[in-house]
Amino acid sequence: MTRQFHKMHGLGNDFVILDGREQSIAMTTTLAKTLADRHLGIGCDQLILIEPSMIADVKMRIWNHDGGEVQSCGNASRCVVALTGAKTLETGGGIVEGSSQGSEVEVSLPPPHFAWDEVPLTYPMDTAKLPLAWGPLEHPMALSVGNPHLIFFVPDETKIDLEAQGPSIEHDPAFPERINVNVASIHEDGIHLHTWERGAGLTLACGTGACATAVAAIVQKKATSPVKVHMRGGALTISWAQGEPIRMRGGATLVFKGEIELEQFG
Ligand SMILES: N[C@H](CCC[C@H](N)C(=O)O)C(=O)O
Repeated sequence: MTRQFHKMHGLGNDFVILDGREQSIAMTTTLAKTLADRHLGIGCDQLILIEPSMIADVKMRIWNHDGGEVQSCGNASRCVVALTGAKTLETGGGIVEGSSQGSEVEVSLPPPHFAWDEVPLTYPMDTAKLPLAWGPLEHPMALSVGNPHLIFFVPDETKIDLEAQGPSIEHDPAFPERINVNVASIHEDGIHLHTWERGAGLTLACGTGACATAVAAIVQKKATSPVKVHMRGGALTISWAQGEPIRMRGGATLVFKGEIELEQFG
């Protein structure tokens, strides 16, 4: 059966969005991975399935490029709000609130979690094992914004070869659910951030990575709220105070609509 999809992106972090509210779609790891494949499928960083929800306007489910289903996706949250007009999204990371603000979309993620078993961590990561090429390293900060993030503040993130170093950190045994790896530097105009995403690799932008890094910078008094987070695909404005939801504001772009026969993928 032919199903419509929307191809969208948030600052170049791109998504294929399917709507299973009228007619359910049985998404599988294999189907998600194939749809996300840039040769065999449509191609995206994350595959998004919208479903009915009993507790929010819609339910948003997220599969990474590698087919793994995960709890939260900041850039896709903005795209789903823009596409559906939903004001609340049920996600694995909690309820996300959102509204369109002119050409941008603002979403609020639930407050971050810092406890080691909420990130989750199995034990404090042995930074001695970390790649020394990164120069004098402060101890990285690990936190959850619905999904797990590790944040390194470095002198210059453009000098870090995340493609080479990201996978070993993503898969470090300290992180039983793996982790998203963020390297960031502090500047006059805000934070400059590169992210190696769990299950998707280097992306042009990472919404939850921007939120986690902004929270870490505010906690460590390296920045004050609101803070602009600059990534290769563009910038997000993040606002947060202790105990509060994390507000993120930025673009959400519809590139094209299409149709696809899901049965062809088995
Ligand atoms: N790779 C992330 C999911 C997508 C996050 C990112 N695309 C965003 O905008 O937040 C994870 O495995 O937790």
